[in-house]
Amino acid sequence: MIRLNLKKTLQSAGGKMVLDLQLNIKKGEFVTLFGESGAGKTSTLRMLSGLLRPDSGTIEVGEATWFSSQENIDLKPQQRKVGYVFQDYALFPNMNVRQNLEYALQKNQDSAKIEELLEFAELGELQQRKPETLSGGQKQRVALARALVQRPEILILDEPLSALDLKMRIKLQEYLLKVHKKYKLTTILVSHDIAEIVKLSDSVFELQNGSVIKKGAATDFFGLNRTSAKFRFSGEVLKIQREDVLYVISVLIGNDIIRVVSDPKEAELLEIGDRVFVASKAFNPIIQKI
Ligand SMILES: Nc1ncnc2c1ncn2[C@@H]1O[C@H](COP(=O)(O)OP(=O)(O)OP(=O)(O)O)[C@@H](O)[C@H]1O
Repeated sequence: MIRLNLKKTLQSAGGKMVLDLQLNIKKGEFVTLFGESGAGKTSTLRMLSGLLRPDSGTIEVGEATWFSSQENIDLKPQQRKVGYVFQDYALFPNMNVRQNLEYALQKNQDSAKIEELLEFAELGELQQRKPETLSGGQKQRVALARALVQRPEILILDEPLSALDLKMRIKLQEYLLKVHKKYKLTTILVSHDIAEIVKLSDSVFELQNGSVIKKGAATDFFGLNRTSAKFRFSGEVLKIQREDVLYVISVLIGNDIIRVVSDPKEAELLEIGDRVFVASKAFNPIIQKI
């Protein structure tokens, strides 16, 4: 079990925000931190990995204490078994793929791990290339492989796929699941993409203003158990138009905009930017290759 019990005063745009967090994550789980911008997701992960010092509290990982303000324990980032993958890859631009991985090795450490990771991440043929010559998806595979060099127990993925197009996202989602299982990791993801969260995570924690306001299994969390729809997509509300007694809601799903008729009761709950499900159970969906 990973137990976080942390307090940290942060400086948000609107003034001070106190992050006050109790979070228990089971070993081996794939969990997602979800919540609006500025809720404290990245700060939580930076505290877990030792990049940001909490004001007070404890971080316990299994039997070990990584941080305790009372006992004056504060392990350095390199002493914590955490691999960190950032949204913007954070690769060293002057090093090639292999050197980016080798940089993560500690002195006198066996380099066999590098070969294994190059192969697993299908980077063998790219190993002499500099990051600037790689696609976003390739860069993110390098960043992931680099995060695994130190054989972490915990893998932190801070919006790792949000800069990629949909096709690459889907491919790398599969890859993230493979990594999580193969290396028996506890994985903590930050994502805003509901489809991605449901596909990857066992459980979800929602943060708001520095606290956990909701937690649950991924499928229960978004109310997927509430309806037994025949098909269902998640998307974002782009436009809400009133037409006579009904409303027409434009929803962005992937790269497509669809228009859905809604009754006023439902429409009045919606705002532009809301995440919604579009579902149907009244007729059979048709599938057609495009
Ligand atoms: N080192 C720091 N010291 C003080 N305040 C900070 C520090 N780092 C971040 N903050 C502030 O804390 C708040 C929470 O930031 P954080 O990056 O944790 O949010 P988030 O939930 O990850 O948001 P996003 O989804 O936009 O990445 C922000 O208002 C930010 O400006």
